[in-house]
Amino acid sequence: MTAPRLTLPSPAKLNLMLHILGRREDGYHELQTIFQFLDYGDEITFAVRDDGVIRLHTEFDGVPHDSNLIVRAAKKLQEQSGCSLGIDIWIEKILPMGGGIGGGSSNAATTLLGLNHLWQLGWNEDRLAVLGLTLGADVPVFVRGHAAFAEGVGEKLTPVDPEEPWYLVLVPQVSVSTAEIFSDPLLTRNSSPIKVRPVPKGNSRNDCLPVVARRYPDVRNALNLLGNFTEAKLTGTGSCVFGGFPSKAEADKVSALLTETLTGFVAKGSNVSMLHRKLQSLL
Ligand SMILES: C[C@](O)(CO)[C@H](O)COP(=O)(O)OP(=O)(O)OC[C@H]1O[C@@H](n2ccc(N)nc2=O)[C@H](O)[C@@H]1O
Ligand SMILES: Nc1ncnc2c1ncn2[C@@H]1O[C@H](COP(=O)(O)OP(=O)(O)OP(=O)(O)O)[C@@H](O)[C@H]1O
Repeated sequence: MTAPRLTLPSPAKLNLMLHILGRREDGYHELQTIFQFLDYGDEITFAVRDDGVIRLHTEFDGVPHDSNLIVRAAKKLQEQSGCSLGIDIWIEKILPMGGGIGGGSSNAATTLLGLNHLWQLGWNEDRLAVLGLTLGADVPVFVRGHAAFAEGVGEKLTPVDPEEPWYLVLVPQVSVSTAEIFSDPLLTRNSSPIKVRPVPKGNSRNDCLPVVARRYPDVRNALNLLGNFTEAKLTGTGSCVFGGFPSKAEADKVSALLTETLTGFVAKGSNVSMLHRKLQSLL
């Protein structure tokens, strides 16, 4: 008998602002950022196995099976929970890698939440978020599933409810390494902490932008192009660039001007991740 399958979304995130406050002794940076989700992402399919084997059946260019965040998340959860079950996994990958829209972190979180459900572990979100943080700074927000003001290295989360516009996200054909940007000597790391909540308007800058734009002409071009139509912003350490529009039609109109050399997609901003909406519907 074939095991039942469960398919779950793995949405992208945007950083609506990103300020770097300083660098810790371990090299990680203290940030303040606002995360919002997009109704756009990968789809991961899971089927339980009873022999304990964890297997991702979809191949990734340049990412060996055991280094994939999906496999690493599944193995950590299996080890820490002592679960004897295994899992077959397939992914429909549409999120660009190294795009600053959190694809890998989101995949890890979808795996943690999906396996918690399928293996019937009964872990709460706090425990899953702690495990998630060991996989990446962005994993906890995807585990929680609510738009958030984040501090620390991105793990101290306060839920927020910014506007939910339609976004046009431009995807320059370059993959930016987060570690490379955070180790650039020209990165400014001295933004003053914002102490007022909600974050006052006028704080939407991304401190990574000058360094990323300097290193990557394709990102610079994307910012210039989108800047003709709306405020153009960088998400995370790039490479993706985004801008908000009041309606899908307006975002589509600008998207229609894109050429083969610079692609993009239109998606709705969402304060509740589509993963959590789907999981809620299963209960
Ligand atoms: C820039 C953001 O995308 C904003 O959402 C995230 O903070 C990055 O999160 P992430 O991709 O999950 O990052 P990780 O995989 O934990 O770290 C990748 C590398 O980025 C650097 N890094 C990351 C996060 C952080 N707060 N400070 C850092 O200095 C570290 O060199 C680390 O080795
Ligand atoms: N399941 C996965 N999906 C994407 N990348 C993965 C995955 N597993 C491992 N990786 C590795 O992680 C790197 C970063 O991928 P990711 O797509 O999360 O970048 P990103 O969008 O810039 O993330 P962030 O915004 O969190 O910095 C990839 O270049 C790849 O080597």
